[in-house]
Amino acid sequence: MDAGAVWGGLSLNSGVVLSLIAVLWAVVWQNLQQLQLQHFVKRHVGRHARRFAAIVDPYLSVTIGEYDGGGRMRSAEAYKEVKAYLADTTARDARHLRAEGAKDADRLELSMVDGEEVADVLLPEEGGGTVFWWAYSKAPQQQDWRWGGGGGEQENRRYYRLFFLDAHRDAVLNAYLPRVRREGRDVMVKNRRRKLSTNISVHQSWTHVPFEHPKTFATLAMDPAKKKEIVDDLDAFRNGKDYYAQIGKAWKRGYLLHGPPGTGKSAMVAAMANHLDYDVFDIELTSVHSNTDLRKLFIETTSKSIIVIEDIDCSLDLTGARTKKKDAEDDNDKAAKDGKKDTRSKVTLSGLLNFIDGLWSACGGERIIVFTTNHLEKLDPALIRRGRMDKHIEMGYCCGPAFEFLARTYLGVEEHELFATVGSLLQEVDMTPADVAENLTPKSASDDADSCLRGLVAALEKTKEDKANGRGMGQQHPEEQDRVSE
Ligand SMILES: Nc1ncnc2c1ncn2[C@@H]1O[C@H](COP(=O)(O)OP(=O)(O)OP(=O)(O)O)[C@@H](O)[C@H]1O
Ligand SMILES: [Mg+2]
Repeated sequence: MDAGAVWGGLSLNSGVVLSLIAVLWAVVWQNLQQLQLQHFVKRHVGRHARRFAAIVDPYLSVTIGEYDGGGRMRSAEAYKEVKAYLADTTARDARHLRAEGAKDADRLELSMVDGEEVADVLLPEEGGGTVFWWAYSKAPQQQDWRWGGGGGEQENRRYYRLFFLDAHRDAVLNAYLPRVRREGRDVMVKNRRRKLSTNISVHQSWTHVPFEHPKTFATLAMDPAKKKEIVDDLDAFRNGKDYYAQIGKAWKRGYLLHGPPGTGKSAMVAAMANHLDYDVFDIELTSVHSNTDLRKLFIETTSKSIIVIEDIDCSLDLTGARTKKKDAEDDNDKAAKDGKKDTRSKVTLSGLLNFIDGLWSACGGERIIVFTTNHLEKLDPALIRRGRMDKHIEMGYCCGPAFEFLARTYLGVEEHELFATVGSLLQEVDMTPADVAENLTPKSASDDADSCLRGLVAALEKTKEDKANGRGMGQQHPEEQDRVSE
């Protein structure tokens, strides 16, 4: 190999190496520059930009949106608290107001409409006197292109935004906003109109009306000792937040009310709600299409509420969920053959068990779940075992003390010569408190305690006679008669 070829090869190789070094250097230099530049921008330009922005607009802001987190599952407590806190100021200062019905039938609950603003001040102990303001707005939700969110339906997000000066940052974040929440909660408690919600809506969500049932424990006839036990149990539950946390149990309690029709199961639910001052969510299980929908409904329930499923044995094929599965499948096939859409609820026993004590059941806390049934024996033991349905309450036929209680409530009589007769008849025949109450209700202006009690004795004797003759129909709860005739 001649020297020229060697030198040629060398110079070619070193040329490649040199150009590689140059490229590498360029990349490193570029990155170094970028890093420094970013650093520089962060340290100097960013600060100046912020200062400039502060001169142009010296206000900082905190936004409190209507929904927690990213989803639309639960509305944020803070949002409701701010709304309640601002109600008075809004009524005084805002120009355009929105009004909703309030607890008191003659009053209205006021809030701002989109774009309105109201001013507020810090208390002296929070630094005092500075005026800053709250704005209410409704903004279309940002579309998140990263997650392919485009094309979806745009929904409006409502929020309150608080504007304040940087100098008050500490006071606002650490003293003012916590006070807003506290006072907001107090206003909410004061204005709370209890709700009776049900899931009749086609969208598998709740629709509600004001809860106005008059039944209380004071007007519920039952054995006084049993009544006291239930009231004490409810009070222990309501005050048991720390206890439930200590034993690591979700703050909820299940009650199973069982007994013949007309023995006061629904009345007991109303009395419980009135005693605890809770909302009622009445689930019509046959309208719930699937386990997922049941979970959605559950998540949308609020704390301090009683969730009721009435006549649980009729709502679902729970009892036979396992044994009658085959029959159900056959029915489905038949429906498919007939070209009919199967509209029955797809909620399963396991879905319901999950609803009661699955992971989701712990969200929110302070809930009572009540099942009512006329046929305890028909229910799957898994559904009603302690831990799920913690307290089983039997609602029975009317007994002597319950009758005397009803006589006091309905007729205002403490004692009467017929009390003993009624008492002994009630030991021989079964009559529901609903029927006793009906007999004790005056039907005309001429009816008094005497005539009502005589009517009751006559009704009891007729039931006794029917029983002796083997007819056994006796008095019947009118709703039950309807059910039978259906
Ligand atoms: N123990 C009771 N004390 C006072 N009133 C009662 C009692 N039990 C029933 N009633 C009255 O009787 C009527 C029917 O009672 P309720 O609807 O609570 O019965 P239920 O047990 O829920 O019946 P069902 O099983 O048919 O749903 C109501 O008007 C209720 O006020
Ligand atoms: Mg009922």
